[in-house]
Amino acid sequence: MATRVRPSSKRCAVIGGSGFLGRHLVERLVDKGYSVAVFDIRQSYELPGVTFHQGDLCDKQALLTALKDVSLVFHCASPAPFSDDRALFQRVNVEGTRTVIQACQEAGVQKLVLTSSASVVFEGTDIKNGKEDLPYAKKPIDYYTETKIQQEKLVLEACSKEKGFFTVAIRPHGIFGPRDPQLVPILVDSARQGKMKFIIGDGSNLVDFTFVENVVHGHILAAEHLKPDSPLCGKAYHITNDEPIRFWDFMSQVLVGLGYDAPRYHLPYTLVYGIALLLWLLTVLLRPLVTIKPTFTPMRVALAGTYHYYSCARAKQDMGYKPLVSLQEAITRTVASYPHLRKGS
Ligand SMILES: NC(=O)C1=CN([C@@H]2O[C@H](COP(=O)(O)OP(=O)(O)OC[C@H]3O[C@@H](n4cnc5c(N)ncnc54)[C@H](OP(=O)(O)O)[C@@H]3O)[C@@H](O)[C@H]2O)C=CC1
Ligand SMILES: CC(C)=CCC[C@@H](C)[C@H]1CC[C@H]2C3=C(CC[C@]12C)[C@@]1(C)CCC(=O)C[C@@H]1CC3
Repeated sequence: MATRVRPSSKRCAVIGGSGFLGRHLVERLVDKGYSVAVFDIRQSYELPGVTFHQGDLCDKQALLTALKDVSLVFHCASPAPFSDDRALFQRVNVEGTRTVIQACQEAGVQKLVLTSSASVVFEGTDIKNGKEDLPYAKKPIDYYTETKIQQEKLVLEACSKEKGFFTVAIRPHGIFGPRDPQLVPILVDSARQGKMKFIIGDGSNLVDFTFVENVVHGHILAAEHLKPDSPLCGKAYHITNDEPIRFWDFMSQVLVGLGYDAPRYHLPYTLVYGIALLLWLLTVLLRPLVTIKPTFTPMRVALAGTYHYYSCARAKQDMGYKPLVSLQEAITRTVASYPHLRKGS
């Protein structure tokens, strides 16, 4: 059943509100009548009903200014996953999140909704219909994911009825949609370089790609259902499109929609993974002399060649979640939003 939110609780903050997901979240919150304070290291737009606070989330004083009179905080800031900067991930995702929790508690914030990631349980091998009770990855696929695990643990452990501070973590997977700076641009860049001719493996591996508006819907539902004694307190929730799709069908639909050819030729998974591993070793050995950024990293090959889709049954049960936009509609809207990436443009 939908929960009515009292007007007094309609002031919130979005840490990372200038980013891809953050901005979609802010826009929806404003539509729903929230007044929003954005805290981000950069300001990328202006919007009525939104105040911007530019700063680093590791700076508690700067956070405290942004969190004044705020009862609900969404934390969706992170360095970009492919930046490969271990110290930066540790500083922002782990130490920074500790600071966010302290600042929330000092400012009297009641609810903290963290954007985690479904990848916190992924080790590079198949996950089919994974539930939230899967153990955290012992060998996470990269530093980014390693710090997302630590971040999620910190936020969920901070949930305290005694302190009146309630936390929940949303675990989306493969977010895509208009203005995404990663997925579609990387894909088109690879196609333009002639690298999208091959399918890694037999192409049957199912994966979740989740439309950004559905991810936003999951965050807002979580915030509105998070209260004392609700089952959400201190828990993690998968939010997906609930329509796993073959990884290579998704890639092909986006590519063909933008005027490029779909990948056609199959390469054995173990061969490509082996080559990616060798290339990675080479980049590590040559790092003192030269910086190489290969397209085929072991992590990307694993993401492209294995099953990784998750159940969102817990979110359906505890917060009435249901995707608002179907996968086909989402792909159509996403393709239409990138006219500048069409072939020949
Ligand atoms: N995109 C996806 O497919 C998935 C994303 N997620 C999670 O969702 C969240 C949002 O991701 P997405 O929107 O794609 O990422 P973006 O990079 O688009 O947004 C993150 C925002 O946080 C800002 N930021 C980074 N460091 C700091 C800092 N120290 N202080 C304040 N702000 C900072 C970024 O600024 P700048 O750009 O300058 O670094 C950016 O504006 C992240 O937590 C991510 O881990 C989880 C699963 C999948
Ligand atoms: C579901 C999920 C976690 C999606 C994340 C998206 C990215 C990991 C992908 C977006 C574009 C993809 C891509 C490749 C790997 C995975 C992505 C980076 C390749 C590098 C795989 C090997 C190729 O043939 C080229 C691909 C380019 C696009």
